[in-house]
Amino acid sequence: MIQLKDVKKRFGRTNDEILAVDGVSLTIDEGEIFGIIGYSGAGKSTLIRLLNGLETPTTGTIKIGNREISAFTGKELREARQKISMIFQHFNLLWSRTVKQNIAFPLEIAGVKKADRERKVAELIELVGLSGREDAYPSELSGGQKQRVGIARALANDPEVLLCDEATSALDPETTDAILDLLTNINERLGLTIVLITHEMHVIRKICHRVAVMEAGKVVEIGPVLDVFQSPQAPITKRFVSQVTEPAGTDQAIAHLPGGTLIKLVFVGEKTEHPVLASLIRKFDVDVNIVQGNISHTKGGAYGSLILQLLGNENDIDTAIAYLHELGVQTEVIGNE
Ligand SMILES: Nc1ncnc2c1ncn2[C@@H]1O[C@H](COP(=O)(O)OP(=O)(O)OP(=O)(O)O)[C@@H](O)[C@H]1O
Repeated sequence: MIQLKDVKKRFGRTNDEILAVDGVSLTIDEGEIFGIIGYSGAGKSTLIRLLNGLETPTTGTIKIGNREISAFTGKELREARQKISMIFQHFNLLWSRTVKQNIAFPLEIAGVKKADRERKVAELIELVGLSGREDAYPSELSGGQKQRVGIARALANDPEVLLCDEATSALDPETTDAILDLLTNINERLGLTIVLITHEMHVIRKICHRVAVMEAGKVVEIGPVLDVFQSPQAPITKRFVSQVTEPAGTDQAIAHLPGGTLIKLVFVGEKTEHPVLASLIRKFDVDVNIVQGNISHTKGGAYGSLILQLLGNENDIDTAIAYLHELGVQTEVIGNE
């Protein structure tokens, strides 16, 4: 378990201070994939660097397992850091070393014997799907393959925690998904705790159990991913959720609709399968136009949203909306003319 208590990190001098992390308290469970999302400058990188002891908090404490990493220095810190690995946006591979030699590097530093090193490297190459590329150099690999090397290297010392710093931000969408699948697979097979930072809600949706949203150094929202999708509270969280749930151009599409009442329905879990729309049309004297529909799958279940235009008299529309509430479908009126 990772526990942060009122962690603050201040940079700069008295007159020119930046509070990069401003009073963050949170707990990350063992075996969890925990995502931290925020725009540039929100404090994500600083927070992740605090987790692996690259920065020390100005105030507050950070515990990983029962070790208070924020109080460690020197040898104690170096040892603790062997159990906290990291992968990076730009991979940080050694260009003059082959795939095999890159993965072996942390084992060499830890003083592992050659025969054990070779066995471990072979196992890791298989785990990350790089069999056949052992002797290639990083310059001969695709972006996705480079990140697979990064992941194998990060796992070499059997870490307790894997930190991912925008690990898929330099990759195309298909490769991103393949790397996210690999991280999920590793989390499930090894029970490894994964903490990732990103500015992409797609990454959070696809693999995280829980998410914390950061803005100006603070965690403004935290919870299971499905809950956050279903009812985002902070304005910034709403913007992130709409990255996934509302295709580009939705606002313009809505703006150009003449008349009627616009409603947004949110379905969670099995209700996505419920034939709500059919019964709405059957039961009420309203015309229903589908403006936009979308289903997103999270680790906690499916989340669907549907924007509808209802045309008819006010009374019928109100009764139809009341019926949706009765069915337990989250319904919000987003426009009325
Ligand atoms: N070593 C440092 N010295 C001074 N200011 C810093 C330092 N590191 C970060 N900052 C400042 O702290 C704030 C948070 O930066 P941080 O890099 O943690 O944000 P971020 O959310 O990771 O953004 P990005 O994705 O752009 O890296 C920024 O205002 C940044 O300029």
